[in-house]
Amino acid sequence: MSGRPLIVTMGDPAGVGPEIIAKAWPILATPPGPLAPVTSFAVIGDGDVLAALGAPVQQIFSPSEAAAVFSRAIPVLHHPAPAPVTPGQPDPRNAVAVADWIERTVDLVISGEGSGVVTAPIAKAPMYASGFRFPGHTEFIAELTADMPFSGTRGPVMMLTAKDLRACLVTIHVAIDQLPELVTAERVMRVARVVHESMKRDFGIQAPRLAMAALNPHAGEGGSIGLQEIEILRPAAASLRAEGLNITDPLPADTLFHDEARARYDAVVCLYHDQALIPVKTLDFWGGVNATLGLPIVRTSPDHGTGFDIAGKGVARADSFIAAVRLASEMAAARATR
Ligand SMILES: NC(=O)c1ccc[n+]([C@@H]2O[C@H](COP(=O)([O-])OP(=O)(O)OC[C@H]3O[C@@H](n4cnc5c(N)ncnc54)[C@H](O)[C@@H]3O)[C@@H](O)[C@H]2O)c1
Ligand SMILES: N[C@H](C(=O)O)[C@H](O)COP(=O)(O)O
Repeated sequence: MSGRPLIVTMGDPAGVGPEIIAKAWPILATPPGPLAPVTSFAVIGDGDVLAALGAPVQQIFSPSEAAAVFSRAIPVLHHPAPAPVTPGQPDPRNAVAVADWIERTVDLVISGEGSGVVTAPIAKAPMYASGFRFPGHTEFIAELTADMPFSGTRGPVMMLTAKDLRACLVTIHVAIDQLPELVTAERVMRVARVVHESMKRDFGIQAPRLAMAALNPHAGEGGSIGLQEIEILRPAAASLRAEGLNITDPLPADTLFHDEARARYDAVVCLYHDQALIPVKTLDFWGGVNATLGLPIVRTSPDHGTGFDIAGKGVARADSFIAAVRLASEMAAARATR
């Protein structure tokens, strides 16, 4: 394997992260077949946790060593977890190390030693208990890359994608009763600009077609079921079209995701977490990917979490992690060819 490796963070070592990495590696390390060629990756985390799963692990000391190792072992930049790791039982003492692994990973991509970041799942509660002050990876990685030069509208924007659906979020981990306050024209327009630019930068779509989801049932039914479409969303869409974006007026969300509807757009701007994630994870839970748009670096993640209820049982599926690695590889390649 040639080229700079992706850098993978192990995520919470008590979750399914180590297991899905170990299961994905032999699939991704085989010479590329009909699927898109995959670059190599190096893992930042506790190599002993991977080795305990029976995976062939090779400690490396620089990402540049990963390509030579990748065909026969999982290259690991070893940073031990401070507390014993028990699958299914997260330990806040290890959460501090998890945050450190993420930071080290981003630093290697900022320095140009890695081509992009793939993050195995973290669990928010133990991270918060350890003092982690971000809602999740998305905001943390945006903070870590805030000083990097970036030509375009800066994110972060969370995008969940599966099959032909790319659903991008205006709000992420907020309570539903906060939506009337948070769904503003400014926020919607910034997200739409990030998505438009990312379709070109990261996906090679030169004339992106965007759809916008309405907030209220039946897009507010002419104002009789809410006013956000009339007062906020339609004016925002009109302003974006005046800027040159190809974006619809707010459309009823319940008819945005069937096969024919999805064929009419390249990405959809959704207003809240489950409005985007339910259709994506329903369409293909096992193949869905979480990507962060609008950052100076590429970052993807599986669409699932730490799966503490199954960690250590050998039943975790690596499909979504494999899809996340493939997508990061494709996004990095698209950026490299611009
Ligand atoms: N990318 C991420 O870091 C990420 C994504 C989603 C959720 N989370 C976090 O993970 C923690 C647990 O979240 P949750 O319980 O809502 O969702 P989850 O995805 O961890 O688990 C939901 C269900 O899916 C199953 N599952 C998850 N991954 C699987 C896999 N690879 N193979 C087979 N089955 C799998 C689990 O066993 C569980 O039954 C939370 O703290 C959440 O915030 C992190
Ligand atoms: N909402 C995300 C999902 O369900 O996939 C998840 O919480 C991950 O968020 P971060 O990538 O910001 O950690």
